[in-house]
Amino acid sequence: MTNPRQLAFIALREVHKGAYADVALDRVLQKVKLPDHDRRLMTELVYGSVRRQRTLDTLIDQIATKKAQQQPPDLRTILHIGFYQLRYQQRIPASAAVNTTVELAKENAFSGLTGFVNGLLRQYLRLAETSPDPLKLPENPVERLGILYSFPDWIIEVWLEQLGFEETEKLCAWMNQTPTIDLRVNILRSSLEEVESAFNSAGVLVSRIPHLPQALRLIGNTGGIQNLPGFREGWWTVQDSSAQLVGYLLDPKPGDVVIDVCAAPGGKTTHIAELMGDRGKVWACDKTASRLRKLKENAQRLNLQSIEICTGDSRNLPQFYQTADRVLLDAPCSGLGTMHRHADARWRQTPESVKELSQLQLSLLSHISNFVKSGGFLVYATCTLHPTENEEVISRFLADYPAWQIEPPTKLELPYSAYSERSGCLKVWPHQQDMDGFFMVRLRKTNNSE
Ligand SMILES: C[S@@+](CC[C@H](N)C(=O)[O-])C[C@H]1O[C@@H](n2cnc3c(N)ncnc32)[C@H](O)[C@@H]1O
Repeated sequence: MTNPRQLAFIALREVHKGAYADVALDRVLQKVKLPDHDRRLMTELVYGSVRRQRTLDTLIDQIATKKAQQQPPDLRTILHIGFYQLRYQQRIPASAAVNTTVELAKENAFSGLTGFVNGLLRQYLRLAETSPDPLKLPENPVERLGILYSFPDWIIEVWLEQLGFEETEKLCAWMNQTPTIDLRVNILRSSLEEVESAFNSAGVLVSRIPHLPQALRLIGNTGGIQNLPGFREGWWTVQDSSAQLVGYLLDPKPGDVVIDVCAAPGGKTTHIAELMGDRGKVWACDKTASRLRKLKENAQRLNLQSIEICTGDSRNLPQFYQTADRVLLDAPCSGLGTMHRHADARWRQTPESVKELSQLQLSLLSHISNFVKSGGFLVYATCTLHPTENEEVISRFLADYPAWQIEPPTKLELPYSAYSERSGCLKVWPHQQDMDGFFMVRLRKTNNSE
């Protein structure tokens, strides 16, 4: 079977039963051979319907007599696919969106409800002719943004508190975009110019990123990453620009001993080894063996020799006490800064999961701070934009461990001026910097501490 809408329906059905959107999508795609444009349409329908779930449910609530949650689950999924195309896929003619959705209903045991499906979608189109938006929005700013941009209220509240209405709206819109792909050039194997020129010759467009000396952003549809020039030769690796900032903030030197305590799949470990000229030792520790296998593959492809792997809970590594010049804790987090990359992340996290994560983060930080020698540095980073996992973890740590202090980036470290906060922490807001959301802070252990 090769109908991309039916395949999207099959994948979405799995997502609604609890599967991760990317896993469900891959599982279906592996079983079929689709032309590129059908594969793109299917991907768009799956990720789009998951991302826009709250908006699509609200449309069903407002137009049908029965609420979305009361519809049979498969019918709700079919309506999501139909409304998603009508509302967000302007290049698909409305008649095609309606007819194919009616077909989906027919093919999936809802032959008796094709009139209902047709009527609902056509009612949306009729409303769209007479009002700028058929979706009715409440006045309350939290629900208004939550319904319009399809986020749970609690995420909107966290952002409104930090940013106010206008900026939060920009951030919401940014998070609903298709993500871009950035590369980090391996300066030990190639150069920015060499990679740019190889890409130009292959007709692949890239742009540079201000202040980031190793970064290139892919422009447009480039096809499979592994087929791009220089991949096999280890000239570059995929890493978002904001994640590249973390390596510079850690600022490792050739010959250093560095411990990356949550290292897999190795985006930052390999950057650290590159910045050290592959001289010294980078310990890559992680509790997830399968992710560490990816790290090993990456390090081999990039031809880096200074990385050594260590599997297990990083809170239980007494052999590392007082041994490191620098330690990186790129902590497990709720990922609120990278929700554009994970369509279902906004529905998976909750205020409770954020609280649990913050306890794990503080516990990791307290343990691994022992790895740093006197006078050494530690960088704490997350890809979330929740103060409970960022500023609050740091202030609780500093209150418990007076030997530590924040070491703000120096004036010479140019890229940071744009992101630096008065506290010395760095926060990348995606809608302002056009890169993943990130939090990072450098901490120094003073010489007189034990
Ligand atoms: C944000 S990811 C790290 C990404 C990685 N630094 C990179 O740049 O590619 C967080 C990692 O923490 C690991 N992790 C979670 N709890 C851990 C623990 N107690 N000890 C070691 N690793 C842990 C997870 O397996 C996951 O790979």
